[in-house]
Amino acid sequence: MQIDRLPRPFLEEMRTLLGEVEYEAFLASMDEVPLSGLRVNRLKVSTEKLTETFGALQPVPWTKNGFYREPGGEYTSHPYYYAGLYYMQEPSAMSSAALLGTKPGERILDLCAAPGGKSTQIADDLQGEGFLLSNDLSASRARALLKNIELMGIGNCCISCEDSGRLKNEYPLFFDRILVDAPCSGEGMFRKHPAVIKAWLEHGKDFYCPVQSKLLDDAADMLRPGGTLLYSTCTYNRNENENQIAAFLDRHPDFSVDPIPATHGLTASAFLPGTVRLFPHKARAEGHFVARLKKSEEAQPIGTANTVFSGKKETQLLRQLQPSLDEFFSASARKPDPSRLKLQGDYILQLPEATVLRAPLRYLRTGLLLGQISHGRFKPSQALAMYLRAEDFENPISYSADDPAVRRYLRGETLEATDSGSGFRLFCVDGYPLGFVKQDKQRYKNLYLPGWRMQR
Ligand SMILES: C[S@@+](CC[C@H](N)C(=O)[O-])C[C@H]1O[C@@H](n2cnc3c(N)ncnc32)[C@H](O)[C@@H]1O
Repeated sequence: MQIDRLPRPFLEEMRTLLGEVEYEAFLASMDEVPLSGLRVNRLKVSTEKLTETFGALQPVPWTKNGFYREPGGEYTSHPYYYAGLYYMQEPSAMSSAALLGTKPGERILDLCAAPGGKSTQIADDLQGEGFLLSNDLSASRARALLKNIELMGIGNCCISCEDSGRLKNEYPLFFDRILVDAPCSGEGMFRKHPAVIKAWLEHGKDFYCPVQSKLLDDAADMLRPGGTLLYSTCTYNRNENENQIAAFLDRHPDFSVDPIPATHGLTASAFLPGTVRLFPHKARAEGHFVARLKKSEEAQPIGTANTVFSGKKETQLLRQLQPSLDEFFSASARKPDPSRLKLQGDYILQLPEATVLRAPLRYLRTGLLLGQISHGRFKPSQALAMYLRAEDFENPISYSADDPAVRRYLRGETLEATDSGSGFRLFCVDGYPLGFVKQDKQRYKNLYLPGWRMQR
């Protein structure tokens, strides 16, 4: 990028932050090509399998399953992208969820989750067990988050569109781990997305400080005693990073820094021991800050509100619908759990195992959308196709990635059947589901979600 596009006050701040020698190295790094990455979705595929396809990509050092993209690679037009086998993610952004330390079965809140880079990474670590609540205040951004959650085949996530204050009232002391990937001034993204500079000039670098403090305070109330709170930004200035965390620790004496080792390309912060930064002149990364905090075990529980489950009428309706569900899933190895079904109009969802829903909150999605009941028959959703594995469903159809039938399917075309199956079938690329078809003698009727179609 052109250095003269960078605001003078920003450059002065960086000079103070880094000292003269490092500042020169930082300036030089701003002229280098920004980095892009992809993260393998281990809910669907192994890292080894994917590297067979794309060659030996360079691993991102601070996460298990992230890689740098090679320039010119056709990653977003490859059918595997449509199968949700990987997520395109900026390499430094992979550090936050990697350092959160999620374990299968835990309850996790991703408070500022859209468009879902870290939520999909957390879900990968949960391995289908436990409960992930992915929240974002912006409804339009939350819709992009929903698509990514569905594409990655995640079944144990609820998505809410809420202010953290309202969430806090409903989920006191509830979560094992909370990620606050805060809205910030974005200085660390200047090299990759120069458009961010305009917003920085308009708002000033401290614009997001009050909302960051509030998000942290509300997250503190939702974390169980002994739980982990991880705060990250993609900016350099201290007010949004170390100073923000130091002020939080002053307000919350029951929290302490859980030190992050300064290894694998992470740099120890010079201003708050135990927190780390990523710099483009020291690692193959854009700018990033991460602080991990631990809540003391002694914090006092403050009671929990009631959980909302299906009402009487809904339970009755679900019972009536059960035979059509049973018919659809008769040959499936992944049958829905009747005790976790939820009706929303004509739509049937399966709640995550450990779900707790609170009536006053706005949820965009509560678990896995199985499908829709239409004229008394069950019609499977795109999300269900992405969640299933080929072996979970009867008689899948599979083509290799370079067969033109795959791209025709992704464009929404009806295909000629090549065998004599019937009814709903999973259409796969190399054994990875892309969506459903409904076979009618010689034709595969295409049920791929129109909004997800590959452009011609
Ligand atoms: C840095 S981005 C999050 C990126 C996301 N974690 C990911 O990995 O894809 C910050 C997000 O915070 C959201 N946000 C802003 N103010 C918020 C608030 N008060 N509560 C919750 N989310 C908020 C923005 O809509 C934005 O999507």
